Amino acid sequence: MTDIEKEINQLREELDKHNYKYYVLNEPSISDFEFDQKMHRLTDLEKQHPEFADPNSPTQRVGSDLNKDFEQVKHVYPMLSLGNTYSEEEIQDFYKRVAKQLPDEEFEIVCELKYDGTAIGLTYENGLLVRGVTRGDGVQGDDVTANVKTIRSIPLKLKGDYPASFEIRGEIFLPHKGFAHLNEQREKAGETPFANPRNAASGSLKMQNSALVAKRPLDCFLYYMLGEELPSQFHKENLEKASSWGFKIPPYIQLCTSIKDVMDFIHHWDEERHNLPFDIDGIVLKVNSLDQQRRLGFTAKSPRWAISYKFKAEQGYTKLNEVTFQVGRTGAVTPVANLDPVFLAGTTVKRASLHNSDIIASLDLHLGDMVYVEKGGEIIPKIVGVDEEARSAEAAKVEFIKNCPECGSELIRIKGEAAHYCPNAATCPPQVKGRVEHFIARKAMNIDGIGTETIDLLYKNHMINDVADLYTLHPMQLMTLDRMGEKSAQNILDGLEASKQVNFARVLFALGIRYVGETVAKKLASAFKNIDALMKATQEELTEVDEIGDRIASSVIGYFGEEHNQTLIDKLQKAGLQFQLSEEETATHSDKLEGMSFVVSGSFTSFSRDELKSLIEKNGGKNLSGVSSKTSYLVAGDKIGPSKLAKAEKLGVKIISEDDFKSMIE
Ligand SMILES: NC(=O)c1ccc[n+]([C@@H]2O[C@H](COP(=O)([O-])OP(=O)(O)OC[C@H]3O[C@@H](n4cnc5c(N)ncnc54)[C@H](O)[C@@H]3O)[C@@H](O)[C@H]2O)c1
Ligand SMILES: [Zn+2]
Repeated sequence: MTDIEKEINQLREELDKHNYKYYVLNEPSISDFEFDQKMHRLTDLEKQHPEFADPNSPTQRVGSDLNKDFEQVKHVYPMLSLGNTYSEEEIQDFYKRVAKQLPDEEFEIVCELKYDGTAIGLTYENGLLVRGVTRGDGVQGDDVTANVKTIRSIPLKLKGDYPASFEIRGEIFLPHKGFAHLNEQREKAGETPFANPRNAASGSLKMQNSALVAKRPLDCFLYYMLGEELPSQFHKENLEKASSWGFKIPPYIQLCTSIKDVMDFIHHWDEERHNLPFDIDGIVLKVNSLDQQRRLGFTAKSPRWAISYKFKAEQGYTKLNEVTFQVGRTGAVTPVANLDPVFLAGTTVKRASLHNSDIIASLDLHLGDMVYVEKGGEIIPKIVGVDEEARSAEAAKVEFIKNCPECGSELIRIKGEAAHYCPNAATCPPQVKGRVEHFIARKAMNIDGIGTETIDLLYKNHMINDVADLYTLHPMQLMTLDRMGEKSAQNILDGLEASKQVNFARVLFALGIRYVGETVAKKLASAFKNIDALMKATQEELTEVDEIGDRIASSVIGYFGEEHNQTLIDKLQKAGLQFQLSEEETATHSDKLEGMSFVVSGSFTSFSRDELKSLIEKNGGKNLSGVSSKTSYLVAGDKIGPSKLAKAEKLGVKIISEDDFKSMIE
């Protein structure tokens, strides 16, 4: 493989991962700017090397928010992304391109704000809201109608002269005030606050319980209408009409007839955006005439008649006072910069994350430095630069600590990793408490009634030293704790009792083995079926499981190799937790595909790719990520990756269709 091909593959993989974190988990780990730069780089490379083109590349597809918990609906009109740029020059290029493609014609550009939330398509029949669907993968989206109906600014019934059938698209978002209130409540309840209003809005829209969605102060601006019988052939007029039927159409729209008007609009809002009661991340330009829009058409991913100009994250300039070190649940030590308060993008910033010692070294940080901070996708902003000229001669270099600030153990660094760890997993207080917090969390054992404060008290009073101790708690013991009444104590005990029914996969996740998240835990549970088999598994057996690489495998082996973990599992087993698949879980399993391995590529009509993969596992087969001589079958869907196809042909791997596959498991 050439270096170029390697870089392309790596970028594709990285971008796929970030899309998933952003759209499905609502937990981005890099800033939009960094994401967009990677996307830009990949687009350039693919342009220069058309031989590596792939219709599945993230440059060719809309980042997908599809979620298994919802029913999927095909869009009548594909729901695409927008081309974006951070450069004013490219906005001028866009304007010139449109002018060139519409020779001797006048055209108007509608400038709008780019609301930072999550896209929604609403279908109305005879004046009634019948469906609300997310963008999904652009072709089909998640049906979130029940949740959409709880948003007050979305009309359920229209008034006036609306067409019999049409779709209107817009952005569901959370205004600042609602966001602040929501996070306040979450923090009080001991839940993790949302990183930003966008994540909060898209997370809220994907909740399973509409009654809870109704409590989130979501709002919705509509920005585009589609249908066979629209009131006007101009985009802006359609929005004005929609407003008269009862839709919330934002007032920040301007018709522009010159590039100067467009630029003025951009400059105005680059300043003014800080006074808005909600987040925007840029400006959208759209050609006003629908006829011209049709003639300009679309690329695979976005319309040629629109573009977005994105604002760069705002930078703050302030003084670094101190660096403190926090120890997390896995023992990872995170350095945190304590700053002079600085106002940045709507909030006062006092702390910034420094991630690890490499970052401190690459910034060459000194105490008292004047630094530049920026907010990315995360709550905690980061230091992006240092003003070296402002440094005093006697300023001391920031040194990473050698010993754990909580227990004094000497820190270690695992080869190939950036983080420092405190190795004292067994008794380092934040690690012990952190593991209990993780264990009881909703997605893990889901034990009600215990919060961070209770864990603190239990630990301080020597009632728990590990998660298994939770199951030995007595009501009388609990009631000796501060502010713990009989009812709350009983509540905790009931929660613990109920957790004994939690399935094996979640128990595995709850153990908090490094790198074993929810998905990995599910894969391990269904591959090994019980804890004994998993504890005996070798590196090789582990990495044979789909999506389990060496890093995860070593972590699992390391975990079960520790004597105190073996004792812990033993205690938890005796307490009655589920350490094997239930009969019901095994009953849905067959061994029809025993000993066979599959690579799945492309898209399918009867199921999503994930569903297909899970069917393979349930029937005893194995999923592989790439085609190799070990692959038994390549299940080929629509738009299959050409490189996978070519490789399968070369190696003589059997290529089967969706229907062939179905008949194998019948
Ligand atoms: N940080 C990360 O890890 C990460 C990962 C994936 C995507 N992203 C960010 O998301 C962007 C891609 O997301 P995208 O494909 O949704 O594109 P986009 O957000 O850049 O633009 C398309 C979206 O803009 C929204 N929009 C808001 N106001 C609008 C208006 N007035 N008219 C039309 N549309 C409007 C719509 O929801 C539409 O779906 C990337 O550029 C990146 O910045 C970040
Ligand atoms: Zn420690």
